[in-house]
Amino acid sequence: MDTPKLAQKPTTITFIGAGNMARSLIVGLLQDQANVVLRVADPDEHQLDAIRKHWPEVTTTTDNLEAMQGADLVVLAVKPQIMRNVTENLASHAQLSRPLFVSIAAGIREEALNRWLGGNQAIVRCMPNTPALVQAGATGLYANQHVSDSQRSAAESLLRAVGITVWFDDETKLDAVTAISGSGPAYFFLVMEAMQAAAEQLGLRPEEAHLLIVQTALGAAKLALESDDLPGELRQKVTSKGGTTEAALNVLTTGGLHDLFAQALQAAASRSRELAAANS
Ligand SMILES: NC(=O)C1=CN([C@@H]2O[C@H](COP(=O)(O)OP(=O)(O)OC[C@H]3O[C@@H](n4cnc5c(N)ncnc54)[C@H](O)[C@@H]3O)[C@@H](O)[C@H]2O)C=CC1
Ligand SMILES: O=C(O)[C@@H]1CCC=N1
Repeated sequence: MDTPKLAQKPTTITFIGAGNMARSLIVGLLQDQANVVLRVADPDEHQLDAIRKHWPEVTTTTDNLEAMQGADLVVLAVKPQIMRNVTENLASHAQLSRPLFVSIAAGIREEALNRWLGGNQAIVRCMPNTPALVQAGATGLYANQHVSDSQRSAAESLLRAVGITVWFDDETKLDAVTAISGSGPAYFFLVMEAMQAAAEQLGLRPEEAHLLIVQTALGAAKLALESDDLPGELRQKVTSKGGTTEAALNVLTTGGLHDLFAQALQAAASRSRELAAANS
């Protein structure tokens, strides 16, 4: 006779803040059928109503400390400007219960979070992006020295529920991650907007242009992800000698596209460093 397996204790995850990013993580965890108990705290009842409506199994409260009682993992999902106030109010409880904190806030260093939480806290800092809303996110993560292997796995499972993850040993790399994948969806959306305007000038109806552009972006990303070829090789395969693609690419490269991207990403990374300095 088989010995019955002991059911593993579920991980209790508390979200501080019930906004867009928190909701995308909740969707991912529930779709993954992860062995978790979920709680959410937010002072805004409208935000909590949205959670109650879609996911009645998630416990909701306006009291951050109440939500944190007994939690294994606390996701800090509030805006960076209020993070200090929120974490300082959690500090006395954090010192007793010592959960893993996972911060998704842009531009707030682990050192500042740890100090505001009273010190010696296990903290994973990460930079997700908005495609997490459709479980196609990309997240860079960094763990401080207080994070155990099992806590690292718990943070990994949380973010893997909404996309791919890449760990970094050096926290300063998260400034580059912010510039590339954190802000990155906006660059692709800007290209889509520019293509939309150009397509309409060429005589396509808005809805026709939108469908063709969005599907082309999806197809290009899927091909780049699944093919053994690098993007440069895939580009060459589209580009016939003396053809239409070459005509377009000549305009973009002589217009300085590579240089513009280098400057843009430098500006984003440098802004990320400035925000971290201002929030320390
Ligand atoms: N939007 C983006 O592209 C990305 C955002 N992030 C980070 O994710 C974090 C959350 O962003 P969003 O979800 O977009 O913001 P959001 O504005 O949708 O959600 C923030 C939530 O915090 C709640 N809140 C306010 N005061 C609170 C308090 N004292 N205690 C608990 N909750 C409180 C608000 O009511 C709101 O529901 C930010 O720190 C942001 O930097 C990270 C990567 C990408
Ligand atoms: O624009 C910002 O500052 C945040 C960080 C990455 C995406 N949004």
